[in-house]
Amino acid sequence: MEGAGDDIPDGWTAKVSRSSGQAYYVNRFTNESQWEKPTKPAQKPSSEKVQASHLLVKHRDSRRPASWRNNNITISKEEALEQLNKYMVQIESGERSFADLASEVSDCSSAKRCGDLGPFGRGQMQRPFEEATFALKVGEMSGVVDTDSGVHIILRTA
Ligand SMILES: O=C(N[C@H](Cc1nc2ccccc2[nH]1)C(=O)O)c1cc2ccccc2s1
Repeated sequence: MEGAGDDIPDGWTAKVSRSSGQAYYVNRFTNESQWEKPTKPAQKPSSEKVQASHLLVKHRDSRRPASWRNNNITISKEEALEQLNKYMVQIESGERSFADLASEVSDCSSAKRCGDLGPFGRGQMQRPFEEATFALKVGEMSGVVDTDSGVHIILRTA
């Protein structure tokens, strides 16, 4: 008779719930538990780090519609996108540098560091921002990236 502990993939521990008597499984790397019997080995979270700078334009639906440059942001998301597209053209044409423009207009406090966020790993930044950054090559600039904070362009720097 197959029990909870029989042939479970590497990296998982089988336990039995004291309250329900049901078997459950704990990922030894993340300590996350699940009811479903795992079918593949638990993955060690990647420790890969990236570094990026970004230029953020907040709008009235942003999670915190305020910033160092504007204590009450009321522009619509459409207006924010128009501004961001204008900035992208200025950077891509060479008219402005990313660092210079982010310092001047980004609604993130990282504007004080030319938009630099420092190194970060997976699980630290809002998911759309993380996925976009990890998908960039070093030196590459993203298109528009949408998060709860507003709309961003990202420059991967390491
Ligand atoms: O979350 C921050 N700032 C928020 C805006 C914001 N939201 C973000 C979402 C993803 C990545 C960067 C983001 N910056 C704010 O100022 O309202 C951070 C500021 C700084 C400054 C230096 C280094 C990291 C960070 S992360």
